[in-house]
Amino acid sequence: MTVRVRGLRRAYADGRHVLTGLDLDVGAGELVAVVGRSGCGKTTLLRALAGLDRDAHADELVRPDRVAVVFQEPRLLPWERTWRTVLLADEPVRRADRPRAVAALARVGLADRADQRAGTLSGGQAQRVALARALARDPDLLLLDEPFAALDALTRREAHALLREVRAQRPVATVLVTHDVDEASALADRVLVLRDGRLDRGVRPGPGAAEALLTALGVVRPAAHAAAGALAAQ
Ligand SMILES: Nc1ncnc2c1ncn2[C@@H]1O[C@H](COP(=O)(O)OP(=O)(O)OP(=O)(O)O)[C@@H](O)[C@H]1O
Repeated sequence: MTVRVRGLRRAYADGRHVLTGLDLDVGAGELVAVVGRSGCGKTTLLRALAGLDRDAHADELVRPDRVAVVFQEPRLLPWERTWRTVLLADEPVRRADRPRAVAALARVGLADRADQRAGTLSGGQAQRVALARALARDPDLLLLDEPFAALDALTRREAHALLREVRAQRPVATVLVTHDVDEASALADRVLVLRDGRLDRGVRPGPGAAEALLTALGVVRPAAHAAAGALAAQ
């Protein structure tokens, strides 16, 4: 197991308990998607998994040292050459490391943009660079916080295909947080629902999974009832 979390809790200063004893396992090379309504604590969970939140507490939290995060916004430095933004985690960025950056850009199909200013990339390209930056760290755990939410529908589909390709080259344990049940069912090995501070239900991707997830999230649509059979214990 690459990630094993037991009893993860996080309360904010206003007394709001966002994570209330959450358990999560992610196997080597597995992609687990976490879906939930806006404000349910998805980003809070990812920040805790990334080790970015000192006020999150768990009875047990096992995860690898090399963790990379991709956020909803690409967070590039617009005035920098693209290859340099790929290496932002290494301070200082050294010209000798350029080949490593270009290799990471090649994995997302953007090697030819290495010397372009990051601020002149399209939204979809910028998000691919953000993925390249995460991959350049050769992570053992990849955390994706709604990385495709700001992309238009076509670019998002391309990004999904790219993520599949990248993971086929080297399957890295991945947690994808999203509010998009179709995206979750299309990409994940397992989809978990975050509700009331815990991951309480697992859904197997496949026909009817998206409808089953909507039902689990309390979004009732007439067709959803037929899909209830796709629900399974985590
Ligand atoms: N620093 C903070 N201080 C106080 N409350 C916070 C803080 N960060 C988040 N929250 C609250 O915790 C809850 C969970 O926030 P979080 O960003 O984790 O949700 P989310 O599921 O990622 O939401 P969305 O899908 O809208 O991005 C929200 O009610 C939010 O207002």
